[in-house]
Amino acid sequence: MPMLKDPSTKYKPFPPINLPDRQWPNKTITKAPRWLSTDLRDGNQSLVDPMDGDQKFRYFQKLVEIGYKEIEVSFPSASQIDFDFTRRLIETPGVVPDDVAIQVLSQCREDLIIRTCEAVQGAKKAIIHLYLATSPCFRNIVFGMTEEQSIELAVKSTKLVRSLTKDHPDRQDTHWGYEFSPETFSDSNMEFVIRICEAVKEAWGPSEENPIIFNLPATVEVATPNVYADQVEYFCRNISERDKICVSLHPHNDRGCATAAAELAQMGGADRVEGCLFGNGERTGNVDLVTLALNLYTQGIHPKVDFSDINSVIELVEDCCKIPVHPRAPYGGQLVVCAFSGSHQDAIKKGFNARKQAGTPDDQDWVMPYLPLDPQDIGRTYEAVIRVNSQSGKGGASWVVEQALGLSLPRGLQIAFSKIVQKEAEARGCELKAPELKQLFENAYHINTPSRINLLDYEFSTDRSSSPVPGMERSSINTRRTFSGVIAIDGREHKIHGSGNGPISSLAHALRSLGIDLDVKDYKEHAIGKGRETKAVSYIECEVGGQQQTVWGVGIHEDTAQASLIALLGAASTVISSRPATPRVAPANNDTLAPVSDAVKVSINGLETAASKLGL
Ligand SMILES: CC(=O)SCCNC(=O)CCNC(=O)[C@H](O)C(C)(C)COP(=O)(O)OP(=O)(O)OC[C@H]1O[C@@H](n2cnc3c(N)ncnc32)[C@H](O)[C@@H]1OP(=O)(O)O
Ligand SMILES: CC(C)C(=O)C(=O)O
Repeated sequence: MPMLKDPSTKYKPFPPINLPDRQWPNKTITKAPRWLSTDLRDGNQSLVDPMDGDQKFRYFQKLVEIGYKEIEVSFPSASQIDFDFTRRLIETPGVVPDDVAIQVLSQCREDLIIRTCEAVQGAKKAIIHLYLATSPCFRNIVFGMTEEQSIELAVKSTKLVRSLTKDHPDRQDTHWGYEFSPETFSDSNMEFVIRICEAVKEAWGPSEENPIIFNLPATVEVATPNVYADQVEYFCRNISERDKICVSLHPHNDRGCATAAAELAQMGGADRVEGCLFGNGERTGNVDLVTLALNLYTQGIHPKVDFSDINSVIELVEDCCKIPVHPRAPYGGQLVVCAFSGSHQDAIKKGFNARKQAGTPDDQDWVMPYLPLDPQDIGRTYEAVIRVNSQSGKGGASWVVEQALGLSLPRGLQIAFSKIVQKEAEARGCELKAPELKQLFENAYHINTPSRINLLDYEFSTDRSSSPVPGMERSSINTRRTFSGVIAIDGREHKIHGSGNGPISSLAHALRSLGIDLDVKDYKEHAIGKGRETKAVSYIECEVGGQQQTVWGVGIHEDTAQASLIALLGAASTVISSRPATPRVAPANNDTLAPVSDAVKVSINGLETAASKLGL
């Protein structure tokens, strides 16, 4: 049947509770709640293939490592595997730390309760957890019980637990806790929930030192999260002896609001939250403990659980549950610390640069466009933050080059390189990974890859008396330099000479004799590395004589001057590669090289201006 034209005939809106003086909207969360991980129970019971004992064991160890102090480990009466696993935890020395309580779940059925209490015998700290549904839907359909019958069963079952645990003469070495869940709390009448919990409380006899846990599950999420917060606040305000009670939350995610529900309900007065890593659990899952914890963290509140190595947590959860963590899961998803789109990348890159320039230490003042959490804090690397595809701009590709090669590309080169990247990304129709981008850059600018033009040998001579080259004005720093050297083009050697104000201009002049006419428009350099490993990188933008086209050259060398010569030859290499035919160059050892193309008159004014400023 298709969707109804009028769904109100079939579905009724959830009636909100009457709480006009609700307090929670004015509250904020200022501390971490008590956490309970129910991965090994609610999470496990919802898997296609439940975990085996070894998987549960590894999972348990990880939960302890993360810092969970209350862990629901099983439904021991459900299967031998669960029973045996619970025994294994208790009987293997050192596995359950003294400050960790293991919790086990049972229905309100005598035989199951007996088996459940047996399963945790000898534990240092154990919590027995019983549930009984309170909503009219469940009471009528599933149990066929009146409210009074339900209270009677809950009380009888609680007394049985009591006799098998804290009142049992042979079981005094265990610190016993008790949790009762009015299942489907979110869909129950609040007055009835209070009545059944009062009766259970009396049967258990809690103290301020050892409070009873009333877990208020949104077994099925049926309303907006503010309604759940109202229900929880109502419960907290109306249950007696509040200081002998720990109010726990157990939100499911049927409407996709479990995180909001857990947060608002904490504002409503709850003390404890039950959930699973990455929101595993029945149907749409339990509330995601990772999200809740890191939401606190990004508000400056330590969650008392540690996700410094989130990748290892993801690996374990995926391995044991056989369910992948969604790539867009908050904090944990592979794509949530990545930006593909140009404007995001640009903003993030500027954000990181601003941090670097301000010298902000890693543990201070995170103010970053698009990234609510420093990926480093959860063991992610910055390299993974910016990824490049056809939606990316210059910022993304240049960020990757900076991370890979330590090169801080000038804006013009960023633009030039991004065109190369865009073309490649469109042609390939997929993401270009960092190593591919690095290779693309190295190929385009002849770094660590063979160049068609190589400098084999050279020297400079200085002539203070001579007049400047035509078109250049003489000035105090316009001392004329002459480049004499040997370059190889496609393996063939050529002796060339040229004069100019500095090394770059004299080499540019010399290249003219090979028909390569470059006019330097922009020049930048910076150091890469530190100490003995320091190198210089030069970036040169050249206009190709007489044409509108510009090319960039990049040179890296220990010696600054040589880096700039390599950069210029890199640009020259690009020029000859872009020509339709190999240039006609004179044979080796020929000092008087004939021009090899019709291209262009030499113009080195721009070169002289840019380079002479740097004394080159
Ligand atoms: C919201 C939750 O996640 S609650 C936890 C749910 N987890 C699980 O159920 C996983 C483990 N469960 C199991 O392995 C089995 O269901 C067992 C061992 C507990 C019980 O198995 P069975 O005896 O075969 O019963 P079955 O699985 O059909 O459960 C339904 C019965 O339990 C009763 N029941 C359900 N919940 C409860 C409860 N909280 N207290 C008492 N009885 C209950 C039902 O009314 C029904 O009884 P009926 O057979 O008289 O009609
Ligand atoms: C047993 C209870 C707490 C439960 O899992 C639920 O209501 O979802």
